[in-house]
Amino acid sequence: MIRFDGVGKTYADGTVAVERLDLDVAEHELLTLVGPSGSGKSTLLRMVNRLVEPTTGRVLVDGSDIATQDEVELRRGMGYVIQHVGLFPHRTVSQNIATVPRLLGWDRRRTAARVEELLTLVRLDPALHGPRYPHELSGGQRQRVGVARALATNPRVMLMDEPFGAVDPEGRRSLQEEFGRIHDELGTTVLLVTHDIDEAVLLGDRVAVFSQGGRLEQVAPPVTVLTRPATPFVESFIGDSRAVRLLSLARLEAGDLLPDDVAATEVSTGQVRLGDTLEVAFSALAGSRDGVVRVTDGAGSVVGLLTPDRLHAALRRTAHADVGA
Ligand SMILES: Nc1ncnc2c1ncn2[C@@H]1O[C@H](COP(=O)(O)OP(=O)(O)OP(=O)(O)O)[C@@H](O)[C@H]1O
Repeated sequence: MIRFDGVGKTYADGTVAVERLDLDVAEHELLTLVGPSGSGKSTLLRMVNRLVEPTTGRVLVDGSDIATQDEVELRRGMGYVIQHVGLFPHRTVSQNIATVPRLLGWDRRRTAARVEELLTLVRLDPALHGPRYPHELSGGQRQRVGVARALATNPRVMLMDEPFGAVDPEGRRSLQEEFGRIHDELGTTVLLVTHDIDEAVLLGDRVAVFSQGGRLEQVAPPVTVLTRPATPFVESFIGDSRAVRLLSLARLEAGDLLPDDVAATEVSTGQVRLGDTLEVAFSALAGSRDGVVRVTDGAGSVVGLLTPDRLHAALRRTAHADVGA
């Protein structure tokens, strides 16, 4: 869907923001771009909607070189979300979301229906939040409106630059999870810039790790990046808490559990289900009296027991899984 073909950017003052880069982003993929400040992530993103022009190479979208396309048309076909949303302060939430549909000449009914649909999608109440002005919303709600506005015309590509960066950590996590759900639902191709490795591994189908000078150090699925960092840079960027990060990614499977042959009725049941993250399993174990929890399936039937040993084994299974590159 998006191809960086030998793309590089050197600014007029000689700063090399992006080194020669070859990278393909598949249709429906959510690719996270992660790296320290100044590693060229925003520059790279902005080359896709031509806010920045590359000094070498080409960017292809859907097989066509975007340098030959009309900039305004190109941008209308792409959602763009930035850290401080950039909502129009004197327009209501609904009017903000309706901006591009109106520009495209949609009639009132179609636009209103779309606005309502999008507000519901990002879990805001159309009747309550639609008529409000941006300053009457929380930071997290404003980001949701930013996402809704970017999705308004159902773009095939979404460019997101630190979209959740200005939201407090708790609100951030729920926004991330909801955005993950929205992405699964819509299948939009997304490039998402972040400097937060946790966000990158939580959301990305693949994660691209950049170092200074826009050098691509590794691009791989999240678990691969965490378990097999390709370079010393990636290893140090991930830091010491890889196990914790894996906990939030890996999910409990039936094979991880012990058979439920414990007669005790004391064992806590129902807090953990197959398919939950190991993080959820860990919290339940930590809160259990005997260090054992009964795990249920979607229908509520008990499928086995989880102990600290079994949790550890599940973590190792994930770490050693052949996840490809
Ligand atoms: N217009 C510009 N002129 C000159 N240098 C620039 C310009 N824009 C960015 N740079 C430089 O290019 C490099 C990459 O910047 P960029 O904003 O792409 O990095 P980033 O990884 O997105 O950083 P951050 O996480 O801090 O936003 C930096 O050294 C930056 O100072």
